[in-house]
Amino acid sequence: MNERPVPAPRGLYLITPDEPDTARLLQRVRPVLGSATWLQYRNKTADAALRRVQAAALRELCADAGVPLIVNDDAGLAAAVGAAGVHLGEDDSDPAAARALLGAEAIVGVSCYDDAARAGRAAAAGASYVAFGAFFPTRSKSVTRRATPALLRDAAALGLPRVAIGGITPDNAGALVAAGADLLAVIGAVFDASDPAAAARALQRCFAPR
Ligand SMILES: Cc1ncc(COP(=O)(O)OP(=O)(O)O)c(N)n1
Ligand SMILES: Cc1ncsc1CCOP(=O)(O)O
Ligand SMILES: [Mg+2]
Repeated sequence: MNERPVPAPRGLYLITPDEPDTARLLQRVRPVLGSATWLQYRNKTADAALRRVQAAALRELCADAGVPLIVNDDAGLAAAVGAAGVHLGEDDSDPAAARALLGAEAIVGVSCYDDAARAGRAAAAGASYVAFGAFFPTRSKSVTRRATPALLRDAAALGLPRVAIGGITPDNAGALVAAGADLLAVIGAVFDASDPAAAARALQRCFAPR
């Protein structure tokens, strides 16, 4: 048998900003998608109907670009648009239920904040990756918990990809990659940048080939 291991994902995990205009959302995502390893659709201000329209439009864009699409919060929406997976936090549904709905191949990511024990439980429940944060001050979400690079280092023992999130920029990302982050989840440093495509490239470059 000639089984090759599937390479672990590594690089920029881009997350969409709260953009109410779907055409504008696609216009903003298109120029940066080529530098993304994964894209997460996150819109905390849209209603269910708009989220359905936007997720479906992004699914098509991502399929053309060969970039896996992950839907924030809502496994049902991920299933409905044929996304690659879902990201779940403490206020969202259970990772095991999402796994049952989306299937064994789906990406089911779990927010672990600053909590190593929560990451262990997520791994046991079948998570595909664990996410820690916020590492730095962020304007994209009101956060109360601050993660440290040591969490990333210690989570290596779980054997799952480790995602870092929260205020990450090309200037502060190096320490997180050095501590073992496989993916850098970013909103503002790309979508609020004066040159989003250059910012996305700079973040992707933080991952020198191993
Ligand atoms: C990759 C990644 N990590 C963390 C989060 C945050 O999830 P959650 O705590 O559920 O908060 P909201 O994003 O739903 O506001 C994320 N979305 N993605
Ligand atoms: C969704 C989320 N969860 C923790 S921080 C954060 C926001 C990340 O956005 P930014 O990259 O702009 O700090
Ligand atoms: Mg959530």
